[in-house]
Amino acid sequence: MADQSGRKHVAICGGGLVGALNACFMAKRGYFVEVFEMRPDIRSQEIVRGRSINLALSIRGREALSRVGMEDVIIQKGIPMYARMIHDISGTRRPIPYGRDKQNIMSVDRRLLNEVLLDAAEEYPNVKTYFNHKVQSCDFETGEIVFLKDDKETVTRKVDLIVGNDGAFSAIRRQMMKTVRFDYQQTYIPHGYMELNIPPTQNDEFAMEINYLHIWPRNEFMMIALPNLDKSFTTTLFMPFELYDSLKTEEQLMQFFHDKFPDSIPLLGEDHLKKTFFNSKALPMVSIKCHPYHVGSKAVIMGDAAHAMVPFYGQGMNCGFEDCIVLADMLDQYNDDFSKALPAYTEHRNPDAKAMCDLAMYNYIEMRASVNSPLFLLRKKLDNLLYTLFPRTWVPLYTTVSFTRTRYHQCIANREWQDKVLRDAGYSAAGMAFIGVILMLWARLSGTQDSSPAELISYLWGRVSEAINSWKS
Ligand SMILES: Cc1cc2nc3c(=O)[nH]c(=O)nc-3n(C[C@H](O)[C@H](O)[C@H](O)COP(=O)(O)OP(=O)(O)OC[C@H]3O[C@@H](n4cnc5c(N)ncnc54)[C@H](O)[C@@H]3O)c2cc1C
Ligand SMILES: COc1ccc2c(c1)CN(c1nc(C(=O)N(C)c3cc(Cl)c(F)cc3C(=O)O)c(Cl)s1)C2
Repeated sequence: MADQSGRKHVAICGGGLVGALNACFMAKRGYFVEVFEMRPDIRSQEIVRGRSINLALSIRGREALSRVGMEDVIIQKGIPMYARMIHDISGTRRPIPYGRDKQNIMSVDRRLLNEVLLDAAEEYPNVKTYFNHKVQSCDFETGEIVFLKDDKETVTRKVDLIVGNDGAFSAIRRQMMKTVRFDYQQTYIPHGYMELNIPPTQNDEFAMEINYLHIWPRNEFMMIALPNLDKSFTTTLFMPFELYDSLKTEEQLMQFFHDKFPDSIPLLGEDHLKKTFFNSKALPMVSIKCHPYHVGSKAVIMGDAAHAMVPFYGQGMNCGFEDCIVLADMLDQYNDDFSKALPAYTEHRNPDAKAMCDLAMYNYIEMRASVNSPLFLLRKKLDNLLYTLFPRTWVPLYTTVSFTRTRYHQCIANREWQDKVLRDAGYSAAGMAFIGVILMLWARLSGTQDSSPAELISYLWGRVSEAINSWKS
């Protein structure tokens, strides 16, 4: 509960990316913040070379980092990606820029990001962090939480606000499900992901073009690679679990990569590919949507705990970071009155987070179905042409999602408007074509086919006027 000085006491459950950033947001408000993380302190863990995992940080996440003065320090530790580099099956590479004037997304190391944010949180005198503390139970009436330590001892706290930043399998969300009328939906997709690594070359250079998000799109499966500061690329393979299972021998694996990702073999290295593939398990990807995000004035969930999404937009962390901005804005608006700010947070954020989960799932389906199809590429080209012609009116979907802070549900509304315009344009183009065909046929029949279009139209207008006058008389 509020301590002697009347400061609000907040427990942040989960010291991952969102929990660590949220601790900075809450500390800046003057709360007494305690962060409880079930795992050991990652800063004391040994760094295993070639095992780095990276993430795409875009404007939404950067704005949240900026609000707590952490954007610059993180950006310095990242690599800008100005374009996608599409690797086709023949090994040909084709860049597709993210936008004009050097628009980019940042490749940042997940562990480094988490460590820097934990360090930043601990800089605040009103923040304390605890590791090896796992949420065991909590009571949303009293604000009581029980943590189990790795020595099997329990620690209890009674706080003003319980914040669930404990990820996709959140214990705080689980307790919410038992407490209030809680809508919950989770979907596992049939694809799994496996992380591989493209090391630097023999003379310690990047093995591929540096400032690109490398993609090997193969419809049913794909690979994606983001650069690291150590000149390696963290490469993620996305495939159906049954396809992983079907590759039982090294020969089968190598044949598959020869057929589908031939140019990646010398980059990954045959031994690394075999060793990693047969010593790792493909991991599942889940999409979770739920409502509400709060209970009374005592608890709120954010980040993957509230809206885990498939990674096919690179927005999960960016969305969770943006959650911190939205909650802070609500606390500002309601002068830190949790009984008002929390319901307002759910009302504002829930439609946007659900929209982002849907967009990511939609992109997963689209990437599988059509990334190489002419229609898909035509739409991309049309989008970019119209964006060039009408930059304030026609903003492509991925641009609104990854390069603006347009509310996610509004991104979908914009896209639906664009689809309607193109559909209507398609119809009217078809209509115009139909009229043109009729005109040409009429011209041929009336012997005027060798006149100019202008003469043809004035001739036909004359016939139409006669027809209207005779109809009137
Ligand atoms: C393959 C892949 C690629 C991705 N790429 C991107 C990308 O490019 N860009 C992007 O924005 N997002 C990306 N994401 C999504 C991103 O990783 C997540 O959205 C982000 O990590 C969510 O952060 P979080 O803090 O909410 O949850 P987590 O990062 O899962 O952190 C939750 C923390 O809570 C702790 N915890 C769990 N249970 C308890 C408990 N009971 N008690 C105490 N602590 C607990 C965990 O140990 C963990 O430290 C990707 C995800 C995947 C799977
Ligand atoms: C670490 O693991 C991962 C896994 C997946 C992603 C990322 C990191 C980062 N991701 C980004 N996606 C976009 C995007 O808007 N779209 C539509 C794309 C979606 C897909 Cl699936 C793709 F392959 C390219 C683009 C693209 O446009 O480049 C960004 Cl912008 S960044 C996806």
